[in-house]
Amino acid sequence: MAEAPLIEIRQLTKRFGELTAVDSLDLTVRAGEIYGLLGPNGAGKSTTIRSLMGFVRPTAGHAGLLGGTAHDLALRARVGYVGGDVVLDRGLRAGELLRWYGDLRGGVGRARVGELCERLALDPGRRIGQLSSGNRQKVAIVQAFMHDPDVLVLDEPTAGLDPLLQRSVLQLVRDRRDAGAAVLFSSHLLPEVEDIADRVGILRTGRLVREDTIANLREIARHRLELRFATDLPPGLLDGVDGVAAVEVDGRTAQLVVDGSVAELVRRVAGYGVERIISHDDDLEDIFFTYYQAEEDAR
Ligand SMILES: Nc1ncnc2c1ncn2[C@@H]1O[C@H](COP(=O)(O)OP(=O)(O)OP(=O)(O)O)[C@@H](O)[C@H]1O
Repeated sequence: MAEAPLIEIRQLTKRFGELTAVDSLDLTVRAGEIYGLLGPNGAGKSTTIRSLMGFVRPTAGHAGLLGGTAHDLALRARVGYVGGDVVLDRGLRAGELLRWYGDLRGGVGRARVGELCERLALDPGRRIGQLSSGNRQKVAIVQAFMHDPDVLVLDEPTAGLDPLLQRSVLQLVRDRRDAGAAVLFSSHLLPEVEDIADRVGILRTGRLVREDTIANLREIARHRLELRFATDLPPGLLDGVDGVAAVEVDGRTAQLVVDGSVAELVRRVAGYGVERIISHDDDLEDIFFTYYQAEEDAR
């Protein structure tokens, strides 16, 4: 029997005047799961996350966590959040601010904060106002992870971080997931989501247009073949070939999308002097772009 999800969004709708930013969205994240939320600019990712955190009041539906909502302070204390809107007091030293956050959370050990600062190469002695944006982002990350939260809500947490730090943050996220936390993670960086997420959802104009495990998405990746022939192909040679979903012929070159066995294809082209076969399987990036592109086309 599956446990109740730690993040549960049901029929969430958020309208800003005429604009529907989130449209009847259903989304759940279980304990020990990282859910990657993807989508083009303006798709509704931040609005979804801000609704979950209680910063935005839903027009309809429910955005809940840990069996309640973020308005319940006892539950909120078990949540870690990184968003683009974290406001940090510029006059404080990073370490002072982090101690203050730790106290708010009922006391977080200095050793834990020190360990996180070390993992992210953050100097707690520096004043917030003197920190680069990447270093301020590190402060936001330390405060989100310091109390070992059961739920992590991360809105583009690696924005502005170099690749080495990005890797450190992803490892922190994995560590929490492995300890049983539910993680909702939005990002523009497809390889990072592919690397870290157990499941992904692609939002477009406030709706979930695709949701699946990374493993399944890889499975449906299309197989592409390019065949180059010695001479121009006779018209119609590659029409209606079993196992071939799409064909484009340009002179001596044929581009094919294969969705089954290539046996008939091989029989058809035998005797036509195939000089080269180039095989390329779509990766997740290609799949995501299919969905992103549809959004662009709709504009
Ligand atoms: N407070 C607000 N008032 C009016 N419109 C808003 C408000 N917040 C968001 N929107 C609109 O809602 C839509 C969704 O925005 P949202 O920030 O959730 O998208 P996003 O997927 O996070 O985009 P990005 O990747 O660019 O951060 C956009 O059209 C945005 O302009």
